[in-house]
Amino acid sequence: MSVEQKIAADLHRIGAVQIKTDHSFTWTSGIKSPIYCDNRLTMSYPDIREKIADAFVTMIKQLDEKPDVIAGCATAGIPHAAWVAQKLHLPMVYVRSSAKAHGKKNQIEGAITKGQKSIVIEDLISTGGSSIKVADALQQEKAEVLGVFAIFSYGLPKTKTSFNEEGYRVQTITDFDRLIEVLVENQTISLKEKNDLISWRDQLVL
Ligand SMILES: O=P(O)(O)OC[C@H]1O[C@H](OP(=O)(O)OP(=O)(O)O)[C@H](O)[C@@H]1O
Ligand SMILES: O=C(O)c1cc(=O)[nH]c(=O)[nH]1
Repeated sequence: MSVEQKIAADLHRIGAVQIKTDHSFTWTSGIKSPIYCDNRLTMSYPDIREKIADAFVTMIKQLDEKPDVIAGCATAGIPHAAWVAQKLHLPMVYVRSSAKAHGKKNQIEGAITKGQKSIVIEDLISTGGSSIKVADALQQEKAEVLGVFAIFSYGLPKTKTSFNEEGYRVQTITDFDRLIEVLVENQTISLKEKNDLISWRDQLVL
């Protein structure tokens, strides 16, 4: 089994994936969805979070350039960024979706300096809006973004284009298509439900 299949199977095994045929999940983007994948649950499973951190480290080591800092997307990307930063013995920051209205009014927490090369770590990409915002915030501080790495992506038609348009490399450990295969193999969904879910994903207009 490949890492992408293993992590998709792990997500299913720990009950991170829920399906509601009435499309009653609301995503952060406002999209009404028949599926929700709660990757936050992975932090409660040391073996799985370690596998995820190792997969991120492998992806980072395959880059031509080495990062100076690991940046977690608040909130669900933060613990994974911390484990990756620890494995690589690198500094870490985390980036809020917007600046705080009180205190130091920071959007980026931790130390980041001009010219540092960063990797953005996110738990999940739907539209990509949240992680692109984080990458933009880092660039505003004149930090370079080497890549946006996430555990999972839905592979929505427009998402890849959004990252390309912004000039951000994006890569995930696993994705919706792998997960759907796992759900069929485990007889959680039928072939018809698989086809319905894929058609739903493919026709989503952002
Ligand atoms: O690609 P997008 O369309 O932006 O959606 C993905 C984002 O949505 C979820 O976060 P949520 O807003 O639920 O907040 P949380 O991380 O604080 O739980 C998830 O953790 C991603 O950050
Ligand atoms: O788009 C989202 O908000 C979203 C989708 C999903 O499956 N899981 C999640 O945590 N957020």
